[in-house]
Amino acid sequence: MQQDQRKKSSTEADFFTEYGDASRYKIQEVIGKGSYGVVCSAIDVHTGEKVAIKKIHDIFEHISDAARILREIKLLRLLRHPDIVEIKHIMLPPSRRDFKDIYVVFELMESDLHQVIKANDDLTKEHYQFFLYQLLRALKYIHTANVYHRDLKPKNILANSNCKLKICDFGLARVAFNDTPTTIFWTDYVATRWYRAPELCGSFFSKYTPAIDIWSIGCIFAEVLTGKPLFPGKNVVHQLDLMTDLLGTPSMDTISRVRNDKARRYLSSMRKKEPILFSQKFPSADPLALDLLQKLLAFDPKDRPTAEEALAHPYFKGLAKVEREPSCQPITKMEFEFERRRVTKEDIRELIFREILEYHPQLLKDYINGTERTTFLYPSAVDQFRKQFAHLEENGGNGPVIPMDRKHTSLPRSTIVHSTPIPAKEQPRIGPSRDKPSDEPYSNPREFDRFSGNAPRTSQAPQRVPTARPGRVVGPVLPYENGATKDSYDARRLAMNSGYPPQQQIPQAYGYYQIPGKSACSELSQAERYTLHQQAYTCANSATVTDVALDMRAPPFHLSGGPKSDSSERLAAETNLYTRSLNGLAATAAGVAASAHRKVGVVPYGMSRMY
Ligand SMILES: Nc1ncnc2c1ncn2[C@@H]1O[C@H](COP(=O)(O)OP(=O)(O)OP(=O)(O)O)[C@@H](O)[C@H]1O
Repeated sequence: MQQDQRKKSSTEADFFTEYGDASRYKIQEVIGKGSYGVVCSAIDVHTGEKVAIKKIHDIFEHISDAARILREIKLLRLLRHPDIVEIKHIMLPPSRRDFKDIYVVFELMESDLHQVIKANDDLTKEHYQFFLYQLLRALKYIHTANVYHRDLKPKNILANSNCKLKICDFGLARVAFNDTPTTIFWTDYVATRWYRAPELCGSFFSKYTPAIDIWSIGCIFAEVLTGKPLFPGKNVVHQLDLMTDLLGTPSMDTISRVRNDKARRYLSSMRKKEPILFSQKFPSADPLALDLLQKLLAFDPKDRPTAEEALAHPYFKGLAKVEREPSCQPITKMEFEFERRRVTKEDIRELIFREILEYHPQLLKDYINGTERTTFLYPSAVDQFRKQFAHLEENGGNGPVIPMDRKHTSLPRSTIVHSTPIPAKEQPRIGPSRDKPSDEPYSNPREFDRFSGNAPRTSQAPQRVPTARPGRVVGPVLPYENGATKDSYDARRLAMNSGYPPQQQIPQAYGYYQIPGKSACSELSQAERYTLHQQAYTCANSATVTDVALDMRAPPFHLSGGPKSDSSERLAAETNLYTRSLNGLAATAAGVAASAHRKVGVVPYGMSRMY
């Protein structure tokens, strides 16, 4: 009896510890809005780390949204890599049975690649190389897990001013399994057109292959090189026109493999176009970069390299190291079993709840043992969060936050068309496509073009309002509790958020690099910056000096509190050396981008304690 009592109180203690959640995060300011919700920066008072908390509201309003959210949180739990954004925590909802919103805690990033590209016109060859390296390294990891992102674009790549990139937004991603048919009907596939591979232009029948992501990376890399989108098609016909303007008309052999009749006919009837030399299109780019770019942008998916092959390209000589480019264990079928059957809202709710419990180990144990309380209404941290977010949404910016429209898609059906032998490189997938359309910077991607004989199964989705307001600079970010929580990026943040327009904010020659004997924000000569870069680059490539270099250079790279392997940490640390080596070169402009990226005003100091 006494023992029972003890057991009960210890369970209760554990249980209420879970609600330490509420006071653990001090919310600071709204930093972004998407169609799924609002993102705020916050401080994790346990660790002192800055985090981004995304409120995803009304997740069960439409079952395809709920499935998308489940897919994303699952994938981000399973794909742990320094070049992929990390979920640190998910708040426990107040009730297992009727929760509607979830709060996901991410590592905080300063900006995204879209903003970085817009704000920087002086990126160097080292930046180009390092950006592409990180993207391919992430892709190698993702693809070896048998996951295809399917919506890679600059906005889905978060960036820090130290040049660190991290892929995010796995809402359209798919896991492929070897036992499944190769060809699927991409009815709901609506990834951003500009980055969409030619085999998906106009055709909803396509093999599900990693080459689709490789194409997107090629487009993104070209955009990094020139500052402009490579193929900004207004519709899929225009998209194909732009592609063929650069790459020339594909060979008859390639055209014959295009599945969509009308697209095939369009391509074969197109006037013959000669390819433009990449050295002409990108005159100042490194020839090796262009050689790789041309391969990434092969019209025929079978001619594109895998991420692993691309990493072995001579362009990365001196930077690439197989030990730093890990693969991932393929994701088990069990994890995505829900994609292969009809599920109800309640099924998805239970699966999301189960996923949330991964961040609450004691409750997960109880859940697995069947000892958790199913009907209990938790004293929830979420309630507090809801009020704080609501307050910020109303008062944090210029007027109330109007959530962007979600573009719901219909529920998936079994739309597998047929099965053919599967080449090793082209992993298939099973099951229906159940995507929610993704956005595109300036136009509605949800098109059923004149190639497609398919009527849309859903109504035309409302157009998403672009979120970014270039050049907008927000007020100063106030430190949490008189600086009690030391932000390792303080100096930068002050400079970035000085309240002046971006051009006046920090002259380009300022870097954030901390060098002995100089202030963090010291003005560096071109030569000094180059030297710094060279030093750190050497460090990054020399296993023997890694620790010394790390000791010398603050701030450290923050890794997950979650279950990351040693090798993953080492990988991050090594990468960090290199990213910091580029820091002084790009930080200013990336900082401007970060400021521009923050849309609304600042939360008054101590705000989070108002509730
Ligand atoms: N970890 C993070 N750190 C900093 N900013 C972030 C982070 N995650 C998201 N953001 C920013 O918040 C905004 C909205 O986030 P996100 O795009 O993930 O929301 P969403 O609702 O999924 O959007 P979408 O409508 O594009 O699907 C974006 O501008 C993004 O850059």
